[in-house]
Amino acid sequence: MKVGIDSLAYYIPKIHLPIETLAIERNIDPMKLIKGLGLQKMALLDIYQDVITMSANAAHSLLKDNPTVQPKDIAKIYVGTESGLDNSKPIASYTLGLLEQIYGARTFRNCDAVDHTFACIGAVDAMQNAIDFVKANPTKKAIVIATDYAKYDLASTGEYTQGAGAIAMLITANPRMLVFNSQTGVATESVFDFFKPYRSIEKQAITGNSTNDTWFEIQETEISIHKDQPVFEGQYSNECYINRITEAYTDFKKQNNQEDIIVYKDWKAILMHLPYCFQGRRTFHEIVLQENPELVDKTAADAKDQIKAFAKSEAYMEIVKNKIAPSEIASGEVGNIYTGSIFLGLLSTLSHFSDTKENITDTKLGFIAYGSGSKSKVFEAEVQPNWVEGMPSVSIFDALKESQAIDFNTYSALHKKEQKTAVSAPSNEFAIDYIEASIPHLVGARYYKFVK
Ligand SMILES: CC(C)(COP(=O)([O-])OP(=O)([O-])OC[C@H]1O[C@@H](n2cnc3c(N)ncnc32)[C@H](O)[C@@H]1OP(=O)([O-])[O-])[C@@H](O)C(=O)NCCC(=O)NCCSC(=O)C[C@@](C)(O)CC(=O)[O-]
Repeated sequence: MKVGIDSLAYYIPKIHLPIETLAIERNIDPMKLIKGLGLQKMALLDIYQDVITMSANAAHSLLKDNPTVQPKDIAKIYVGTESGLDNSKPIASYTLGLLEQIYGARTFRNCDAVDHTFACIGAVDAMQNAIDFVKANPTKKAIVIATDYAKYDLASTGEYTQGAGAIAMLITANPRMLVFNSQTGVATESVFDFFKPYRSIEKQAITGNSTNDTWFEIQETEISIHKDQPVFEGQYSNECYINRITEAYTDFKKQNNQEDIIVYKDWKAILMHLPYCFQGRRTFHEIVLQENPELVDKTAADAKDQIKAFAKSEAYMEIVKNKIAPSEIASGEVGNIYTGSIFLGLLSTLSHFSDTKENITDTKLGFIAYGSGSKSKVFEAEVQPNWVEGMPSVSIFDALKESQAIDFNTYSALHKKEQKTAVSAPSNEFAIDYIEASIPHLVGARYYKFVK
């Protein structure tokens, strides 16, 4: 049974902060961010937007591009996110409600809706669950949406890796774009490289240290951390990323009985989780060296320098240019969109090949996903003959050209939630209407409207 992505759509907010503006304000050499990390712009949410409007806008765009697909055909709406706005009501339920504003009340009555959360890899989990469902029910279709707002503390090392956006995918049998056939390689380890603990007073059970007599004591600890922004350790998160992706790649080879093959050589393009533009190229050399230990430059002083020398070599730059660079084009203009980053890379790669008119039918794409906390999944897809038909009607590259630059003061006000007026007016999209503050049984309920 061939199952996979039939169509792709996206929603990226229409305002951005140029990375040079941020660099100057923070006394960072702009070349470090531009040449060192590949950053150009950070897409930012305007005051009327959140992860729910982005999710609904991406799903709406997907359905508009596929007018033969009706709400009754959609059996599942699965959302991948790590920016949930409610601990009980999922973004998938909000999204379904917003779509019904367009398609009619209760038109998604029999559609299942749920969110999937595991840092940046939640949308991959959502997609794989949707694929398993369609494999068992080939006449049914699912919509998978990745929606996230990567917001870091001001002046932190994560600040220049912020971004926002959503990607929506239609999952069907006999899809026009990509078929996923191989077994998935997985690697998981429970670590604290990046996480978002809730702000609360927690009563903790503390175990005593008496050797003979195990006892517990309840202790109150105030955890006063802002929920939107993560607690993280940048260089340690990179270490976790490298460890997980190399382990998952090894597992992928084992699961597919390809231990004697250099698997990545068969991949036309490589889609990795890109928390910032150059993360893929700054880590994939570890997999290349794992496959080809003879490429290590033994003239360098120690093992670390030997790896670094290879990462700068012409041979490796050729791999980057051919297999990774197409996925970076959109990332540099948008920033981190957490669960959606790997799919933004996919969209960027396919848009690139659509522009160059290169025939990529029947080629394989390699996916290397990562989510902090931490898990990596490695899997492959085969490009289908009609893949261009499933592409968004408006190229993401054209849409990104229309994005409006904002200044540092506006960025600061948006970040601190002090901005009072919208930077750019909503147009043909869902926007926040209001959040209920007074009716006791509805306090916190979020209401949205479609603005023509
Ligand atoms: C990612 C880090 C750690 C980067 O940390 P950093 O300190 O900004 O950068 P760096 O020192 O690691 O690298 C800077 C690069 O710029 C170069 N450079 C320096 N100066 C110049 C210059 N003048 N001209 C040209 N180049 C220059 C420098 O040489 C170096 O290049 P390289 O070593 O590769 O050759 C930081 O931004 C951070 O803390 N980010 C947030 C966490 C993060 O993104 N971690 C990534 C892995 S974890 C992950 O992906 C999961 C995540 C975060 O998405 C969350 C989730 O799963 O939910």
